[in-house]
Amino acid sequence: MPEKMVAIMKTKPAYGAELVEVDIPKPGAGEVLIKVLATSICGTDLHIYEWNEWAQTRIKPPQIMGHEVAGEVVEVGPGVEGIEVGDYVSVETHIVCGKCYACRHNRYHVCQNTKIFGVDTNGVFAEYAVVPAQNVWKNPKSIPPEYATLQEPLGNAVDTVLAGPIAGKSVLITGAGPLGLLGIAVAKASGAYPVIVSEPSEFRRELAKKVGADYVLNPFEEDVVREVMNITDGNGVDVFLEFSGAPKALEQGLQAVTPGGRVSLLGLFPGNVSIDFNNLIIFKALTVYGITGRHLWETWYTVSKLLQSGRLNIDPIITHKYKGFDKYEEAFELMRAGKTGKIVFMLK
Ligand SMILES: NC(=O)C1=CN([C@@H]2O[C@H](COP(=O)(O)OP(=O)(O)OC[C@H]3O[C@@H](n4cnc5c(N)ncnc54)[C@H](O)[C@@H]3O)[C@@H](O)[C@H]2O)C=CC1
Ligand SMILES: CC(=O)[C@H](N)C(=O)O
Ligand SMILES: [Zn+2]
Ligand SMILES: [Zn+2]
Repeated sequence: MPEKMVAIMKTKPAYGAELVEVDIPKPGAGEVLIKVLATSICGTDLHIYEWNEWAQTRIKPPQIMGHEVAGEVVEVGPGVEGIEVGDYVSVETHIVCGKCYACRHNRYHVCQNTKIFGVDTNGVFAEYAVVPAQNVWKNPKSIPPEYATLQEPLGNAVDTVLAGPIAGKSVLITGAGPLGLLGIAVAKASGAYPVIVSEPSEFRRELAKKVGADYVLNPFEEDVVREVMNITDGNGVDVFLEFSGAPKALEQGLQAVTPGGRVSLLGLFPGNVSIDFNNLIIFKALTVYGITGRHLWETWYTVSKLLQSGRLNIDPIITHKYKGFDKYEEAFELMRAGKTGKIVFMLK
């Protein structure tokens, strides 16, 4: 076992990050040490890299970045039960208290004391990482590390898409960023038809098609609501899934969903949003779900089985695979430019 490792670290309260050599950490009580096999970049990592307003209030450098991972357990700390050296694992990022009102109602995804692994703690953009044992998820060997690392964001997509019936339903997805793309894969694997995607970026519309979108629309050049009505014989879609965080997309989706339809909102808006509640939600009798995190642990079972089924069309979504962390700056800049789906660092 080596003593040192490389890691992408937010060293300073400023734009960027550094590749550093640091000691391999030791797992304490209730923790395990994993050897990272694959780790992927989340939009939150980009916010930390860019040092946006949210990051400035939340992140305390120096800190190792990253939270999406597949790895192998190489050391188990005192008091850990049910996890052994050699286990092939991923990590739920929400560290929940288990004691608050929400947790005691089994609503761990809205724990009032949630800490986020890799945001409030050191993370997994490193050769090794210490992980709280309570957050470890065991993977079957049949899921390759480049897919297993995507389970955490896939969980967001699964909770968004599967918050209500989806098989045989017409669907509008707004936003084909990494999460919207995963949402398309889940919707298609679950039998939705047609899946209509609204996304301004041509690069991402092409990705959406590769993942299986039946129709793609450019909301900056086409009338999304009219196109959806044309495709659905004037009825509107059964399900509207918001993955963009764009207020305009929210309004279009609420107009395009059929009366009595279902809406799942995952995208985070830049601030308060003004919508016509009376006409767009109440008189349409919509069912609207706010989506956050993942249900523990139901969502992970669903994600794992979807991956094992082989029905998720993930390959087109992984647009960039890097061996090691050497080109991390290129990776972050590509992501900033919106020229990516998911980026995975392979350490195997
Ligand atoms: N609720 C939750 O638990 C979580 C929410 N999020 C949020 O989910 C959203 C999606 O995440 P990512 O895919 O990583 O973000 P992203 O920013 O990469 O993707 C958003 C996509 O929406 C597109 N878009 C912009 N304006 C649009 C419009 N008017 N109509 C349709 N599409 C439009 C953009 O071109 C982009 O491709 C973000 O808002 C993120 O903050 C992310 C993680 C967890
Ligand atoms: C904060 C994050 O980026 C995380 N993926 C989450 O689901 O909360
Ligand atoms: Zn994330
Ligand atoms: Zn709690």
